[in-house]
Formats: sequence, C-alpha cells, structure tokens
Amino acid sequence: MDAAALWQRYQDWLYYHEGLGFYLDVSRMGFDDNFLQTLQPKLDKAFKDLAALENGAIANPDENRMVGHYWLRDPDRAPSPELKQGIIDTLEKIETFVHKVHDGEIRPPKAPKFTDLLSIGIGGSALGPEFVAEALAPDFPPLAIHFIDNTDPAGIDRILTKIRDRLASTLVLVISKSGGTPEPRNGMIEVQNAFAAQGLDFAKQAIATTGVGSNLDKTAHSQGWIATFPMEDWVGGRTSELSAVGLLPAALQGIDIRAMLAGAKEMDAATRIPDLKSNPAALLAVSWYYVGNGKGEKDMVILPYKDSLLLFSRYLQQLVMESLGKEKDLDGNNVYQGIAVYGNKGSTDQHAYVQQLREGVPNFFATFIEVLKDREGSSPEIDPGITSGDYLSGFLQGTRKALYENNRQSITVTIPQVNPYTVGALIALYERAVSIYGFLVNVNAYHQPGVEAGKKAAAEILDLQTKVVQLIQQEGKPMYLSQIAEKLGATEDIEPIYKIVRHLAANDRGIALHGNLGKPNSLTVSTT
Ligand SMILES: O=P(O)(O)OC[C@H]1O[C@](O)(CO)[C@@H](O)[C@@H]1O
Repeated sequence: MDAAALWQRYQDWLYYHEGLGFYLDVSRMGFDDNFLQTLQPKLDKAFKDLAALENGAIANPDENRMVGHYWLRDPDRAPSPELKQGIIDTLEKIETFVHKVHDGEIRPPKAPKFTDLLSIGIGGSALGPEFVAEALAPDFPPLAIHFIDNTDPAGIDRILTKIRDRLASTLVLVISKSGGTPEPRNGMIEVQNAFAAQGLDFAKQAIATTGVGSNLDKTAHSQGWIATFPMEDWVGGRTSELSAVGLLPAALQGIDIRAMLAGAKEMDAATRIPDLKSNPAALLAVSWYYVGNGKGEKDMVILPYKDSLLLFSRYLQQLVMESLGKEKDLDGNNVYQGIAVYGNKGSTDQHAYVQQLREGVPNFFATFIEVLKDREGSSPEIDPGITSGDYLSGFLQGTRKALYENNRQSITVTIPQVNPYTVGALIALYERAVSIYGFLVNVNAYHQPGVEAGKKAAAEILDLQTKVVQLIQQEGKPMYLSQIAEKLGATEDIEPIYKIVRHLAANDRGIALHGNLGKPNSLTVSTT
C-alpha cells in the first residue's frame, strides 16, 4: 500500500474515545472487507452471547457459574439486588478498612502503624496486583508492597530478608479464591514461622481475600485475623483485578481505586456497543482472529513503551492464555485453541528480540502500547529540540514502520497517560476482547481444566516422596533406584524416584547418593 492509501486506511480504522482520551489503531492488520463480511455472523452472535453473560447467564457451563466481573464496576448491572448490594458493601468495607489502616486506627500490636504490605497469592491472585503496583503505586506509598507469588524457598527468603526489620509493622494479605492453592498456603506458613521467630502475633497482622467458607476463610476466622474480604464465586481469578483481590492492595498503596473502577466502567460501556468500528474490544478480537486464522497461529507480542507498564504482558499472559488456551470447544470438539502472549517493554526490547521480529520467523503480531504524556513536568533537551521522550516516541514509530515494511502486522493502543483511570480502562478492554474472542472461537473462556492435571501430578510426587523416604529409613542400607521402585511397587516411577532423591540429597535432607552422578542406574541411595 502506498503512503496515501495507508494514511487513508489509518483514518478509516482509527478508533477514538473522547472520555478516555483513548485511541486504537488496527490499520496495520491486513483484514479486508471480504473477511469482515464473512466473520460478521459470528461477531453478531458473540455480541449476543456477551450481552447474555452480562445479564447473568451461566457463561461458564463446566463449573455451572455466572461470569460477573463486569458488574464489579457497574453494580447496577448485577442480575439481582443481593449481588448488587454485595459488590457495594465489599467496596465500602475495603475503603473503611484502608482508611483505618492509613490513620493508624487499625495498627499492629508492636508498632504505631503498618508500613509494609506483604501480598501472598499466585496466578490471578498475584498478577493483577503486581501489574497495578508497578504501574500506579506512588513513589512513597503509605504501605510499600512486596509479593510472594511462588513456593520457591529462596524467593521467599529474599522477600523476608528485605522486610525483616519491618516485620512488626508489616500487614500480611493472603489472597486465594479457592483458599486451598499450595503455593500461597506454603508462603503463608513460612511467613507465620518468620513472625513466630520474631515473637510477633501473625493473626494480629493478617488479612485475607478468599471465597467465603474456603479453608483459608476458616483459618482466618478461627485464628482471629484482623479481617477477611470476599472473593465472589462469579469472579474468576484472572478477571479479579477489579474485585477485592486487586482493589484492596491498590487502595492500601494509596492508589485511587474509584478512578480505576470508573475507567473500567467507561471502557465497558464503549465495548458493549454491538458494532465493530465503534467497539475497541471487538476491533481487537477481530484483529486477533484475522491474524491467527481463528486458530491462534500468530503469537501476541505486547510492547508497551513505558516502564511502568512492564508487567502488562505478564498480566495479559494469564488473562489470554488461561482463558483461550483450550483443548475442546463448547461443543466438545478437539480444537486446541489459544493465543501465545509474551512481551516486555520498548524501547528496551529493540535491543533484545526485535531483531527476530523484523527479520526472523513471522509467527507473531505486535501490540504497541503508546503513552502520550512523557512525564510530570518538563523534559530537558538531550539534543537540540529533542527530549528522551521524543526518542521513545520515535523508537515506537520506527519499530512499527520497520515491522510493517517487512509484512509484520501490528496494533497500536494509545492512552494519554498512565493513571488509575486509564489502567482500569486497559484492564476492561482486554477482559472484554478475550470474552469476544472466546465466543468467536466457541470456547469456554472461564474455566481452566488443564491446570488441574499438573496439580494432581505434583501431589502424587509428594506422596511418592514420603513413601521413598520411609523405605530408605526402614531399610537402613544403600539401595539401587530399581530396588526402591520395586519395593514400592512403583517400577514405572523410577525416574520421579531418582529426581526426588537427587533433590533431597542436594538439600541436606538426610539422604545421600553414592556412585556416578551422571549414571543414575549406578547410584545407590542411603540415609546420611
Ligand atoms: O486464587 P487461587 O484459588 O489461589 O488460584 C490461583 C490461580 O490458580 C488457578 O486456578 C490456576 O492456575 C488460576 O486460575 C488462579 O488465578
């Protein structure tokens, strides 16, 4: 396309939302009218399905659940007065609680005020709060946030070491919808140990956000934690950032959560319009469908040109991949759907992987996130008439152009600045784009059956470990791996047994390996 035609296409397809100061440019995606006409019936159905979802349909049939994250920012849309009141009450509870913490009315037993917030959670119970903290936390927040989002002992130590002198003034927030996920449970127990070691009363410094009646909820109540906040059955983990999961830690850090909700509500209204050109979420979903043939054939590379949006791609990775990455469609056919998401930030990535994007395997499309405002206040000139922000803006334009010239397609999302209002809007935009795309490809975007297989296998490994250790202790003499496997009636598990004992031996856990470490069959295993 020559420059004039491209400029025309840019203007024809440019979406602008005045209230949000938000632009979406899909002109560098190659769809044509023919494609759009063919897709229109599916898109019309997706709009209808989405309207039904918002009205309280069981949009997650496998789990027999409603999907209600859109009600969180517009409680009037909740399908019953009770649900509406629940949303309003939780928001008020969060605000009252946060006010009291900031004022020192709710305070730790051995310090005048809480200074730090330690958030323990994983997946949807971590990625949203992490993204928002990185994007929006003030430089000197009332409570400085730290995250434990794994069961990595060294990672836990790193955080606990960082805050060890302020543990007495640290508020611990355990987030888990199910209240039974191993990683946050392990993190919680390790943090409880750290509190005990300093003679601190964990319960007097702990709060939880979890499903009502979950194990975590019961623990928090029986131990007398300061407070618990509900996570509703109809909010999925990966769409929970604008529920208590994300709002509570955000508010504790001094972030304006009402503005986040208002931005999301505004974007929800814009993305509810059943017309492609007037609906930025539909424009995204249709672009994704086009570029990947409705089968996720191209990866989504997220390139925000703003340091504070660094974690947006990690956040989107779960939102998109856990929602869309499905073996079966809603009719039970094997479809192996999904869109792979990765990214980091520009212009940093230009010096990492943009080389491959421009010239290598063309298996992706890029999404540039552009922020118009460079910084608060004025910028010094780096070259005559040129600032650092001009460079950043120039690099974005340059990379977009260079990719296009080599037939690499891209979308550009433009926001006026990074603030609670625009971040709320971005979250809502992608939540709804995922909903629409899910309907376009006919998958249940709200369950995650594939995660269960790995969890189950891990639990079996831990059971096997207990048996292996008991056997080695009982035998009291070195044994070959094959002997262990045979005695346990687990000959098929010889490889996991080897990995278990190798891990224990590396961690002074009373197990030793003898023989050639490079030849597992030669090894004998004993107690130390
Ligand atoms: O909040 P929970 O129940 O601890 O779950 C954490 C995460 O685990 C998953 O269930 C599976 O990865 C996610 O969907 C969820 O966000």
